[in-house]
Amino acid sequence: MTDDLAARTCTPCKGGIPPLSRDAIAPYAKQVPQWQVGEDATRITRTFRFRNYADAFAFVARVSEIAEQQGHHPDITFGWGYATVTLQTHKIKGLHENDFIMAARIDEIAGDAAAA
Ligand SMILES: C[C@H](O)[C@H](O)[C@H]1CNC2=NC(N)=NC(=O)C2=N1
Repeated sequence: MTDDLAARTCTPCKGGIPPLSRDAIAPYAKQVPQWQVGEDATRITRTFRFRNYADAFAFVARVSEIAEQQGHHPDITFGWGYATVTLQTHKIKGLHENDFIMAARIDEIAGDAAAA
């Protein structure tokens, strides 16, 4: 089941399992359509736009809180007016359901941030 990802909770990922295949990724990716699946299907990325640096920073802080709650941590690059969030499960060097749960949760708090 890939429904209602934002209501789900990340499960601990200990590694030792294969990353999601391209076929397995498809139904998850459909639910977070503003995220781009990387060419090698090992990560998803979305850029959010903001009015200024402070708003971008505040967004990064909120994402960090969710990451700590969920125990799953995105890589984030931010600057004036933007934050680019990349999700990958480092332990398996690829995508796990946790990455899509985080993406859906981040989308929920994005507010009026626009996709790039
Ligand atoms: C013990 C703890 O669950 C892990 O070390 C977590 C923490 N956050 C993580 N975040 C991401 N993105 N990938 C991981 O493999 C990962 N591992």
